[in-house]
Amino acid sequence: MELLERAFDMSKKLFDLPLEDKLKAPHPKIMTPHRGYSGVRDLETIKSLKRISDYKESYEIGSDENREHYNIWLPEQVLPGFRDFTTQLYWKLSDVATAILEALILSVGFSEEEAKYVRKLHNGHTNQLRLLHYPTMPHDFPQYEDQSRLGAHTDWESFTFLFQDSHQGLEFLDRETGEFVAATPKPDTLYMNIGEMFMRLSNGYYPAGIHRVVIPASYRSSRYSIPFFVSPDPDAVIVPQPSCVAAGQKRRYEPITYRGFLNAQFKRIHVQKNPNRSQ
Ligand SMILES: O=C(O)CCC(=O)C(=O)O
Ligand SMILES: [Fe+2]
Repeated sequence: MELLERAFDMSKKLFDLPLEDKLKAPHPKIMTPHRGYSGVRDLETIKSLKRISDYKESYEIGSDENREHYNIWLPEQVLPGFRDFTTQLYWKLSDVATAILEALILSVGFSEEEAKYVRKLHNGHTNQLRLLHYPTMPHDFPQYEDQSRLGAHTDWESFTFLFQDSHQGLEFLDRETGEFVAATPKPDTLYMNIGEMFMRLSNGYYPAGIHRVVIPASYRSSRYSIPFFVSPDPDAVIVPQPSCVAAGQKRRYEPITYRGFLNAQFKRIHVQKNPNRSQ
């Protein structure tokens, strides 16, 4: 079986487990480590908000060498082979990310020195593999105007690969027309989007892709997806690289660290009580 097929198979096995088993690897209530299992919001809360969004369960996995975001594993006997398989998947996708990063470096036209810096920022240990399951909406569940599986957002790290099952729903904003366009799953096709950090490194040469997951009206079935987030070193300075700033122009973004950026985002979300954060 192909690696991705096996990945979706494993993800289904995970989310099919009884809740009490999934809760043997609970995501902590705080954001660090951002690892382990997070359950769905209860439907009564969604009804009271009159807005379907974020109706999903997820499991986050990273490098075993990441001391800050350390992995939260299920006991092996709960889902034999899960840890080995997802670790292998994480590193395979990290290898692909390294190749894609080279392509991005080339296409932006970074100088050799800048390219070295950008490579160093992405050492592979800060990436994040996410298994996602959007459960079936009950058939008698009310339809709301503002309903989505995941509201429109940008990702915050450098870039993201997005794998999805055949149930669709993922859409990207076309900046020229202002319309969302369906990212229909196709065999041997990898969808990816640029995140906030690479947008900054390239001084906006590549804007961060706005995307969302809709619930097709006729279709409320369960959906699985597997995003892979490629993230920079949290404490390194992220600044537009000089070769992307035209002579006589100012850079479009001030220097920040990824950690500083995340903290500012958390603060903003907390203030607005906007649950659209998705990473
Ligand atoms: O489920 C998807 O296809 C997209 C998920 C996503 O955009 C995210 O987790 O940031
Ligand atoms: Fe996203």
